[in-house]
Amino acid sequence: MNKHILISWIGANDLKAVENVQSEVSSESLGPLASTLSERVFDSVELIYNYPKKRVAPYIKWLKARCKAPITATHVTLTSPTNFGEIYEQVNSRLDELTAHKTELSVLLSPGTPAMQAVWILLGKTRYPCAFIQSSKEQGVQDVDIPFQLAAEYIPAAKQLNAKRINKLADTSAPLNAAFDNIVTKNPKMLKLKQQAQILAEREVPVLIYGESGTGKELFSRAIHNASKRAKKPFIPINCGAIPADLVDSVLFGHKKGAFTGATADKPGVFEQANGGTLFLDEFGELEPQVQVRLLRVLQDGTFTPIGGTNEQKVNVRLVTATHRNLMEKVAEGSFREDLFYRIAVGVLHLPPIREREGDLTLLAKQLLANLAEEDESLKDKKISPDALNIILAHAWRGNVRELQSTLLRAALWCQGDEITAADLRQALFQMPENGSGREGVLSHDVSQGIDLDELIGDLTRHYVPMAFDAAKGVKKEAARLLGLENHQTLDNRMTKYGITKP
Ligand SMILES: Nc1ncnc2c1ncn2[C@@H]1O[C@H](COP(=O)(O)OP(=O)(O)OP(=O)(O)O)[C@@H](O)[C@H]1O
Repeated sequence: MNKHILISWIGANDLKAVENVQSEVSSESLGPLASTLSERVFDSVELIYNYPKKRVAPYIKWLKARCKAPITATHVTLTSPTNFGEIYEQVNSRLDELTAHKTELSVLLSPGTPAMQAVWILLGKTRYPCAFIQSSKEQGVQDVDIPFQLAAEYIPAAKQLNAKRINKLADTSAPLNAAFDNIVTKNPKMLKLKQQAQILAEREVPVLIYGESGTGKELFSRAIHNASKRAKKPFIPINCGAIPADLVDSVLFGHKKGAFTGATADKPGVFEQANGGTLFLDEFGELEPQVQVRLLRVLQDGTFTPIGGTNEQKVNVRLVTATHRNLMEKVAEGSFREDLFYRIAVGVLHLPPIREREGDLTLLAKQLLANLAEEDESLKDKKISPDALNIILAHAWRGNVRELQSTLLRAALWCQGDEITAADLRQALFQMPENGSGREGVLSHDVSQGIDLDELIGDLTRHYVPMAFDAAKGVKKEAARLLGLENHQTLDNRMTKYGITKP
């Protein structure tokens, strides 16, 4: 049989009880501790106190005389009886010692400060499971039912490295791992995100990256992998939104030969391929609820069974997920599992769209052009003209870095000399109606999902104003006329409103 131990602080009401008895003021209350020991039997009693030893000694003597079980009382020093950190350390080390042997623990909550009670509940509901008792003059000695499971229900959420905590950690200006070098930025928000990503990389926690298309979610994910202990193991990226619904299980978990028509050989899934390394699941918010259940299982115990297989496989995979959707909203509307959300959203990074990265456009454009030149010798002398750069600065870049990259590539390919001119760039931009910069894009939005009319008008204005200036050879009055505007002041107003600088 396990030894049944009662553990408690000695509180002011306990000491008062014996002091009152001695001064014959009142013998009404024994205090919570003595009351509990007079009603319940324990194999031993462990007490902790922070009052002066001299004051507590008579109480312990009195208590020992009233109680058959052996009593151990340990004096601890606290700078204050409400100092959570010190209380936690003391209680944690006492409980650690006591639970080294097989024991059944009961904690008497009543003596001590609210901080002491909070620490009992925290530790007793998580690391050192125990029973709770309370004792009061009015209610007598009672078992306390604390009907929630801290460990199961709250710890996954508490484990989240919330933005504030990551921010605090990222305030240290630790040098960045070279893995982050190819994320080009000088924007303070992005620089901070690189620091945060490095902190997450060093820890083995799952990371969730939010961001619009082309904001660098995969780039960050790779950098996190390369800066982690798993760098030498595989990095497997997969776009969940692009997998046909009937193939999702097979892609994720693999299949055995003959599992379905067309399964002519065993095929490993991405979890198996990423074993030991990192799996990057892009567009994670697109997965159906039944797939979410199966994913939860892999995340909980690292096991899965390939389709058509009979044996469970175990893998060790670090998960990085990404989405452009608001998963919290999906959780609230019931289309994304809350338990899965808390599993994947431990370290969370929000990548801003390029329009919010002040100072980055020029830097990125030059870097992206240099990258293109590395891949294609013939582009190595291409430069961006100041006029073309102005167009870059004025454009909305809805497709973010990816759109900038492909526009530059087209402009570089079409440009005749070494300088990419404003006309080259405009032509390159004009080729992309589907991104919202052209007529079809502007007219093809799903208004039932909500649109930003002013933003769309801004896109059109940013698109046509530089062209009008070009056609008008830089004469503002003429440009205004070509645009059908009343006069050059109206054009000025529009340019200010939509952040267009004079080309
Ligand atoms: N800060 C950056 N510095 C340099 N290159 C970048 C940066 N951000 C993105 N890129 C480049 O832009 C392209 C798109 O980035 P990436 O694929 O990481 O975006 P994404 O958010 O994963 O997009 P999607 O969700 O559409 O897949 C890549 O070629 C990437 O290398």
